[in-house]
Amino acid sequence: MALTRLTLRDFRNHAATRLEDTRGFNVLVGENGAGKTNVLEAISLLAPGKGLRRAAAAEMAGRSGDGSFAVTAEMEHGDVALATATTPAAPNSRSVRINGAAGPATRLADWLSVTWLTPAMDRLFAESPGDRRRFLDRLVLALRPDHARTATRYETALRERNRLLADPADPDPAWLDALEAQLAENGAALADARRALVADLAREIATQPEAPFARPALAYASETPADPDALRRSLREGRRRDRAAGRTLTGPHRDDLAVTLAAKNAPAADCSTGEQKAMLIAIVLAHAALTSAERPRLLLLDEIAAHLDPVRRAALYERLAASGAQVWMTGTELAPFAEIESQAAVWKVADGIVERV
Ligand SMILES: Nc1ncnc2c1ncn2[C@@H]1O[C@H](COP(=O)(O)OP(=O)(O)OP(=O)(O)O)[C@@H](O)[C@H]1O
Repeated sequence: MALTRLTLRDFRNHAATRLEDTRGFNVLVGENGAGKTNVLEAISLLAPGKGLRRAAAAEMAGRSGDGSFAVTAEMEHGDVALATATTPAAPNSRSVRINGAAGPATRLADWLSVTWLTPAMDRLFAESPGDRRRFLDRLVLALRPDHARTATRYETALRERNRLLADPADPDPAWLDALEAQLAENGAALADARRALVADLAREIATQPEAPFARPALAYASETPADPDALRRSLREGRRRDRAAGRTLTGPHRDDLAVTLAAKNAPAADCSTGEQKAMLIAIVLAHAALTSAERPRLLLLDEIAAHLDPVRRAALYERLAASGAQVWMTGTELAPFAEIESQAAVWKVADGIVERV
């Protein structure tokens, strides 16, 4: 399955962009600020969640348009059309239509799987655990659409518990009990889904060749009890401590994705930029292998060739070709894509206009 046509209307600097025959490799080439990443961002909106830049809808609407935008994707096999749009009346909302019918964004994951790597993620291993949790949740979400609901319920209960704990008045114990029951049920499920994904990814990565890519060793670093009853007990016992801290100190919102470079036994954060990028690529490729081939698997790789030497770049293209994923890559020059140019659709992007080369 593949996405075969993409249209953007009034999306950032793309007034009316249409890309046809997009199966396989797609390479977007253009100067800085031309609108290449904007195309990837538009595609990322076809995944549940906030998209590649986590931007508000109003920010993405083209400045020369009427404040609304639309992104439509067509897939082979019938007339599946996904559109996401925002209107001036509701500037920060997105509406999603699948086959013409309005539906929740979480249903998008039933139709296609979209993952991405951007230059902003080059520091993922070195930066805050929150970014890594978000990355992990996004990968879980692409495989298990119900993960979004679990995460939302958990976050809502967590915010409310933190609010109660920060209140100078003594919190109502029955209300705390109810919130902790919610936190325990959804928190254990959240941690469990992440743990299971990390184990699946690690198994998949072990089947990938070691060279020339850095093979990452993954672990879910967690003190969250796997059993909901144990998590609930731990929350209840931690009330006094959490009240003093002003926030909840137990649960999957404190967990982390621990990554090391297997060959050197070095924490990923201490590795070179190229090595870190290679590890991220290994994770994303493993994820694509876990995703059902019945749905289009889209990999958005923004400026991916930038930090890779020619040997790694060639290996990357080989693995991408073998992955069966539909790949979108960007660059300011065509030269780094020479090895795959013959199999790729090359798109020239200039000032929000996209043309097939
Ligand atoms: N809401 C908007 N309306 C119109 N134009 C916008 C909007 N948001 C961003 N832009 C424009 O989009 C352009 C940036 O596009 P994009 O980030 O896709 O560039 P790029 O081709 O990926 O460049 P680089 O190679 O530097 O990463 C800028 O010119 C910016 O002014």
